[in-house]
Amino acid sequence: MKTAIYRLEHFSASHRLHNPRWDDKKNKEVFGKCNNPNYHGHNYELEVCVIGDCDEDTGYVIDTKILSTIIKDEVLDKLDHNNLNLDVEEFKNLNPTTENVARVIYEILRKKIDTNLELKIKLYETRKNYVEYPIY
Ligand SMILES: Nc1nc2c(c(=O)[nH]1)N=C([C@H](O)[C@H](O)COP(=O)(O)OP(=O)(O)OP(=O)(O)O)CN2
Ligand SMILES: [Zn+2]
Repeated sequence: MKTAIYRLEHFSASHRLHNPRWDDKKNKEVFGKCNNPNYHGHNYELEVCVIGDCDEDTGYVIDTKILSTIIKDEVLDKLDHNNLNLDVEEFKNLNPTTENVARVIYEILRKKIDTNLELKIKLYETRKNYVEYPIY
């Protein structure tokens, strides 16, 4: 039987939703206040789920100390207290929607976590809006 272990983390970041292929009017129509040229911020809640077999010797799917270090070094140090559009390479040409931020986080972590382990991300942009990735 597989077991899921979860790590909750938090980061704050600013962003602006904008499509450079559209004019200002269309951007404003589609993204509304989220298109504010002066940006706005969110307190993101990140849930990282790792699924796998428990190791017979440790009883761990993954050591949460190791998992938390990976998340800090690879994700939080990159995103926390930054402007996603301006400061984060991955969003130079990618709209920083919750969907896209969740996918970027997944791709970063996927490279760092044993391929025998399944990885899932849940990202809350607000208390009311969140994304799960991937969904099979
Ligand atoms: N599918 C998506 N829709 C929206 C996203 C997104 O990432 N994916 N993002 C936004 C904006 O970032 C916006 O800032 C969301 O904030 P807000 O409207 O304040 O959030 P709430 O829904 O929690 O607040 P309400 O007061 O209930 O509107 C918009 N859409
Ligand atoms: Zn926003």
